[in-house]
Amino acid sequence: QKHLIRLSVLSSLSSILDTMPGATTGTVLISDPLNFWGGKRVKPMQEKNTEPVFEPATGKCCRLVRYMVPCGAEEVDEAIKSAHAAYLQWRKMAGMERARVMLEAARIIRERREKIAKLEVINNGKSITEALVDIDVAWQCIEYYAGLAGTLAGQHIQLPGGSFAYTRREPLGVCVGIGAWNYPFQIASWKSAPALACGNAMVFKPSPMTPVTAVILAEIYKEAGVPDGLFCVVQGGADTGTLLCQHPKVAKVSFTGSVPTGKKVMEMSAKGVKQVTLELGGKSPLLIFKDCELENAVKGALMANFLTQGEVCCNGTRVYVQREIMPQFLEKVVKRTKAIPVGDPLLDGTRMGALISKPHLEKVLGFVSQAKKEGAKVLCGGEPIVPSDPNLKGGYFMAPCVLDNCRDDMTCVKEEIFGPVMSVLPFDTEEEVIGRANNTTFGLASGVFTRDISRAHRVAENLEAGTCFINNYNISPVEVPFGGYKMSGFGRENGQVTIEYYSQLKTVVVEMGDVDSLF
Ligand SMILES: NC(=O)c1ccc[n+]([C@@H]2O[C@H](COP(=O)([O-])OP(=O)(O)OC[C@H]3O[C@@H](n4cnc5c(N)ncnc54)[C@H](O)[C@@H]3O)[C@@H](O)[C@H]2O)c1
Ligand SMILES: C[N+](C)(C)CCCC=O
Repeated sequence: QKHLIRLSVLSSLSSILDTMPGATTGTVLISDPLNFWGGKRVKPMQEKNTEPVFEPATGKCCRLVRYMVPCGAEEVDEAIKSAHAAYLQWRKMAGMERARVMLEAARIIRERREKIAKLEVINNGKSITEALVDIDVAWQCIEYYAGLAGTLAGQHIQLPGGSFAYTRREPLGVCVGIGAWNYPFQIASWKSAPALACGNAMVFKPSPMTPVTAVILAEIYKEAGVPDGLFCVVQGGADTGTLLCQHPKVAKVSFTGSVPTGKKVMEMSAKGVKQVTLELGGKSPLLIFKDCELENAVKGALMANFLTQGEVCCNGTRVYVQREIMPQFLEKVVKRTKAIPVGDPLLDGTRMGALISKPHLEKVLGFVSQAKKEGAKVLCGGEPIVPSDPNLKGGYFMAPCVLDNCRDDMTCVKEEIFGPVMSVLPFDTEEEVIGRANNTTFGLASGVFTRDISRAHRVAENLEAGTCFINNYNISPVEVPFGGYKMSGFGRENGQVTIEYYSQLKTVVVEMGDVDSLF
C-alpha cells in the first residue's frame, strides 16, 4: 500500500503510521520538500548530487523520503538571509516574549511526541522506546531555555564621580547548527533552544542520512509563533556544511559529529573568526571497582554501551573491571546482553533497533573481526542478525557484543566504534586504572561504580573528561552541561552555562562628569 502525503499534515501522517502493525508494512512518501526557510518549505533549486535515504530497519529506500537533495550556495545564502531578517525582529523582543513562544513550541512537541518519535525511528532505526525519550528530552530542553530567556541580564558597575558602566547580554546573530545522525531531533533542539532563548536565529543542517525530523521542528517553531526564518533547515552533506561555515553572515557554528569533521569546521570558522562549539566523538572509560553494587554496575555497563545501537558519542565503551570481580561481572553482563530484544524498532518490546547504514554496520562488524585477530575473545554477539520478519531481512541489525581479553593497545579499545561493542579490561589499582583511562586523545565522558564515596569523588576529579557519571551512566538531564575535554571538543550544550556560548557581553560606559582629557 502506498500513500502519498504531505508531511506537514502530521495528523494524517500519524493516522497512516498508526494503521501500520509493524515497521515494514506500507509506504509513506513525503512529497513536500525538506528545506525550510522564510517560514515555509522550499523546493531544491535543482535536483543535483542527490543522495538516497535508506530505512535502517528494512535496508530499503526510506519509506518517508527517497532522496536527500543538497542545497547549493544560492540556497544557503537565501536561508541565511531569511534567518538574519528574522534575527533583527527576534532580538528586539523581551526574553519573556521569546519564552512564551518557546514554551508553546515545547507544548506542541509534547503533544505530538508519538508521531515525531515514529518518524525518527523510521529514519534512524533506533527503538521507539528510546525515540520517545529523545523527543521528551527535546521539548524539555526548549522548555528549560524558555525559562532562562527571561533571566538574561547584565551587570551594573559603579565608577568614580557617579559615573557607571553596565553590561548588556546580547545575541550573536545567525548561528549555524550542524548535526549528526544518531539523535536527529534532539540535536536540533539542543542547539536551537539556547540559541533562540538568547535572541539568535539558527540555520540547521541535519545529517544527510536523517533529513526528516529537523524540518518538523522548524514547522513547530513557526506554528508556535517565531518570526519567519528564525529557524531554517538546509539539507545537504559536507559541501553544504562548508558553505554554511564559510558564510560571512554567520556568527557562530555549533557542530556535532566526528573529530575529523570537527577539525575542518574549526579551521573554517577560524578563518572567519566565528565562535564555535564542537561536540565530537569519544572512547569513554567506565571504571567498576570491586566494592560496587554489582547488579547496578552491570546495568550501568549496558546503559553505557547499548543505547541507540551503541551509536552514542559519550558511551563508556572501555569497561575497566577490578580483577577480583571480573568473573561475576562477565557472567552477568553477558546474560543481560544476550537477552536484549533486537528487531523491529517500531515494536514496544524492542530494545535495540538497526544500525544507521549498511557501510556503518560493516565497519562495526569489521572492528569485531579486527578485535578477534588482535586476541580479544567474543563472549556474545558481534554478528549480523537477520530477523524472521521477511520485511526486515535487509535491515542493518547486529547482536550486541561483549569482548573479553582486551588490552589497552587493541584497536577496539583505542578507536571509537560507534556500534554495540563493549570492550572489557581488568585492572588492579585505582592509580593504575586512572592512568589507563586517561591515556586517550578523547575526553567526552567517564563513569565510576563504587560504594566508597571518597573514591568516587577522587576518581571523578582525576578523570580527564567533560562528564563523570557516579554509579550510573548516560544520564543527561537538560539542566546539566554536556560536552568534552581534549579532542572530544569544547563548549557545552545544556545547562545554564550554554547561555555563555550563544551570547556576548556589551559593556556600556557612562560618564556623568566632564571629560578629563590628557590632550
Ligand atoms: N559529542 C556529541 O555531542 C556528539 C553527539 C552525537 C554524535 N557525535 C559524534 O558524531 C560522529 C558520528 O556522526 P556523523 O557520522 O554524522 O559525523 P560526521 O562528522 O561525518 O558528520 C556530522 C555532520 O557534519 C556534516 N559535515 C561533513 N563534512 C563537513 C564539512 N566539511 N563541513 C561541514 N559539515 C560537514 C555532515 O553532513 C553531518 O551533518 C561520532 O564521532 C560521534 O561520536 C558527537
Ligand atoms: C542523551 N545521551 C544518551 C546522553 C546522548 C547524547 C548525545 C550523544 O550522542
